[in-house]
Amino acid sequence: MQITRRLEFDAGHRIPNHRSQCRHLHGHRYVLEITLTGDVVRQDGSPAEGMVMDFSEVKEIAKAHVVDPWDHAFLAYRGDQAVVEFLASLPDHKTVLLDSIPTAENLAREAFTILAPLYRDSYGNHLTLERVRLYETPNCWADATA
Ligand SMILES: Nc1nc2c(c(=O)[nH]1)N=C([C@H](O)[C@H](O)COP(=O)(O)OP(=O)(O)OP(=O)(O)O)CN2
Ligand SMILES: [Zn+2]
Repeated sequence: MQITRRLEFDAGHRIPNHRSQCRHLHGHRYVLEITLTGDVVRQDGSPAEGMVMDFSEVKEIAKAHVVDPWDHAFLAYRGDQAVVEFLASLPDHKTVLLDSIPTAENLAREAFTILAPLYRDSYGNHLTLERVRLYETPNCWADATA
């Protein structure tokens, strides 16, 4: 069985080598979709009976480890020297430094890497993170899978 939980956050980024407007500092209302597969819990009286995983727990994990750290942050490529130096000059600025350029593809992969071990088998029901889909805009998204 497969389930999906959607969460949203706001963040800034830029794609330093982009040939058009995405090299400018700008932001998005990102949408993160977490898709899990697993067996439906059949244990009588369990709070998760009939579920792959309680949607609120799916949210709790993604919120704690991706959404809260990235929300209202500027997601910057560690190698984007000008921006990294500028952000460092702002007192207490919320900056997340990444090892890759913050494209939708790389952010989806980063979220998948963070989240996969946190969901794995957490209900003892073969729970697996199947896919992280990250929408950068309503029309553009990337899917990270195992
Ligand atoms: N493969 C990718 N291409 C682009 C990415 C990306 O992450 N992966 N990112 C961008 C820009 O950051 C930008 O967010 C996308 O802008 P745009 O193409 O303008 O998307 P819109 O949905 O706003 O486009 P509309 O034409 O207004 O629908 C660029 N490319
Ligand atoms: Zn963008």
